Amino acid sequence: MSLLKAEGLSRRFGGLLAVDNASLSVPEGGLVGLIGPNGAGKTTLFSLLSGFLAPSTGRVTFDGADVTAEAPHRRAARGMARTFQIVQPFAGLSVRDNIAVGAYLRHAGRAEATRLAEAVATEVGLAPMLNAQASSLTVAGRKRLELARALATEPRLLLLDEVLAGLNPSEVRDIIPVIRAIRGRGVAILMIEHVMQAVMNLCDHVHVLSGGRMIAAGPPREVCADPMVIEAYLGHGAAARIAAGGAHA
Ligand SMILES: Nc1ncnc2c1ncn2[C@@H]1O[C@H](COP(=O)(O)OP(=O)(O)OP(=O)(O)O)[C@@H](O)[C@H]1O
Repeated sequence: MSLLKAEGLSRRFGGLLAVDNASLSVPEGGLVGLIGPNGAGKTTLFSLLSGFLAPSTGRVTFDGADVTAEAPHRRAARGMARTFQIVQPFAGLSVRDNIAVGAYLRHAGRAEATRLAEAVATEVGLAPMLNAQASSLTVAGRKRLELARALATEPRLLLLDEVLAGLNPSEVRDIIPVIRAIRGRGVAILMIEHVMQAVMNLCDHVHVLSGGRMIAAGPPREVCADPMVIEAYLGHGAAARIAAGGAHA
């Protein structure tokens, strides 16, 4: 059964239909990618899935329950956690306390929340930084902290919004096994990602959004060879130019 299911989601901002009748599903324990050109509606779709925005039409179900009208904190309590593209840690707090904020969702006591925060820090490779102020972290460190804060809520589903953006190739290589290990212990993941190396390496299945609409879905290699997807990224006629071997595609 699907852990997360979105059916016919749309969201209008004034005259702009940012998400247009989009559907997708994430199976229990699956790792699914959501790709698409800039402005395609990916982050808006994430906000509809996680409850930060209400859809104009459509339905979201999580573990069989209709959560379309539920607030983000109620979805988090069910086991849905989301990271944000623009990372905003509590700059004046330590890494440990930043992660513990997520842990308080299920653990009222400070000692228990701190213990969980430390375990999560180890999982994402932040253990040596536990006492550091969040503001002192590098971009790569902040991305790991964002991941850790979401993981500390002990989710069944993680929605990752470009956790690899802004990282250099070696930082990307270092974090891919971390994401794979999270999935390996049964956490389902839906990830928005522009870094195709990561999508190819990690995802079982990929959905492609363009102009608010789902234009393709399937295994990563098939999707990336799909002429509709190539055109969405590179413009009209690109697929034909590439097929003809044109060097100027
Ligand atoms: N709150 C808002 N009010 C009005 N328009 C919005 C709002 N949020 C997003 N949009 C518009 O909706 C469209 C989709 O934006 P969105 O951020 O979801 O795309 P995206 O695929 O995540 O892009 P990127 O890859 O660049 O992050 C864009 O045209 C954007 O300008």
